[in-house]
Amino acid sequence: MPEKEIQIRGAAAVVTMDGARREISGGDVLLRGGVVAAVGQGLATTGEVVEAAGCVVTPGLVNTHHHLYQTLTRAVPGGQDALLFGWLKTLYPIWGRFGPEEMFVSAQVGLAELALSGCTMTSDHLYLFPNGARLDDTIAAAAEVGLRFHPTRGAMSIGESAGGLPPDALVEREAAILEDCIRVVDAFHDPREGAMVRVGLAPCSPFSVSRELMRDAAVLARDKGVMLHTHLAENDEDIAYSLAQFGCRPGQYAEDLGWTGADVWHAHCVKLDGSEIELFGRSGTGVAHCPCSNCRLGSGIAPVRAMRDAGVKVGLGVDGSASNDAGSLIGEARQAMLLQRVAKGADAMGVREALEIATLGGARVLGRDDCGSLEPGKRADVAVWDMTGVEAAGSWDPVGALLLCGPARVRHLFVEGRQVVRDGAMVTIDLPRVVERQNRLAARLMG
Ligand SMILES: Nc1nc2[nH]c(O)nc2c(=O)[nH]1
Repeated sequence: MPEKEIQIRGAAAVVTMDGARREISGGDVLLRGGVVAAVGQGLATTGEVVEAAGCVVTPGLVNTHHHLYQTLTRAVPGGQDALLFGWLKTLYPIWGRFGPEEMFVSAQVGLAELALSGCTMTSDHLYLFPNGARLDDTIAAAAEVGLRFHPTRGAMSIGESAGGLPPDALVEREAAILEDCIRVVDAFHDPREGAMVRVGLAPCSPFSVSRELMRDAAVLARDKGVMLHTHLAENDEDIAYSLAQFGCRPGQYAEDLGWTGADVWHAHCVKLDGSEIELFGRSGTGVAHCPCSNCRLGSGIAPVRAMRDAGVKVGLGVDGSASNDAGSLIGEARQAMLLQRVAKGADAMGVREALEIATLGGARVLGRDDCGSLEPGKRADVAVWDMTGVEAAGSWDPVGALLLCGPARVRHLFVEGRQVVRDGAMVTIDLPRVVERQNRLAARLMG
């Protein structure tokens, strides 16, 4: 962890997300030893100074749902206009040809895209392991890129022949899944404050794993002290499958199998009804809201306003880049705000609430009390947004302009006090080389 001090100085506004939600005009943020040392005006330093005049400084954004491997299958023609189940059936056979290199390179591309859009901490849901691919491949990618990483060991165990959606060739034996879950938790999970890697367990979705695996994963996660994650109530097909196969709605299914509580977060939840929202609020269960993917797959508008009003913890997710197909987290915050307005009116969600969901909200969903705000002692995860460009020219409120106008990329990004983006470019990896490698792999998959 860098001991050297960095002062981000003289920002147009520092959005702290502290208890009082202070915004400091002409604000400075001092980073030391991987944490925020001070926030205020006119701070002194003997360390490096990063000038932030004309910038908005926010806590790093937090991404609570992704499938990083999918950056290698963006805009696949057969999946461009399909609902969830048809889209998955188009893509499963392509994903079945991936191996360790595809997992590593696609993860680096997705992580770099996230970093450039202000993200300092991301989860990932990897649920297929063809041709020797392992969760380790994505963990190695994240270590090089430098983002705080919450990989989840996903799984599929019910293939088509047993009434599930995926092809039989892509599913794993349940005993082998649980064994590998234990391996990756023991090898990589770090429960300490400031952890750069925390592993979760994540059977893929009710239509691709058994009830037994869901239950066993919940027992194992609690034994190991790690979090649980899956897809839930994503669209009408998902609800129909739950009613037909399990005789109940997804909320009931989750509760029966131990999948509610402060250590659980579910992706999408577009179709949660009033009693399921109440259950999630009461039990402390989190939700990864993925507005662009929900639009792209025609899934619907998640009831985020009702969730927030019921005290449900909500974070943002870009979802996989085969169903977004971008991976811009600041874009997701804007889309979340706009969609609630489409559903509930122009005052249904403001910029500041959307930014709260994108930062503090995501950190809470991932169980990270040490992240999500700029306060002394919190981890030094910071995004610096340049508001002097054409897209925000003429704006009256720099914080409002961040989501109402732009920009789409950060100027600087710090994770644990280390600079990951400088002047709009990645400093940790050679991004043009990674992009070239990714395009070569995509061409091979297409061929
Ligand atoms: N948006 C997505 N939903 C999913 N459900 C499932 O089983 N897999 C996926 C996925 O990759 N994306």
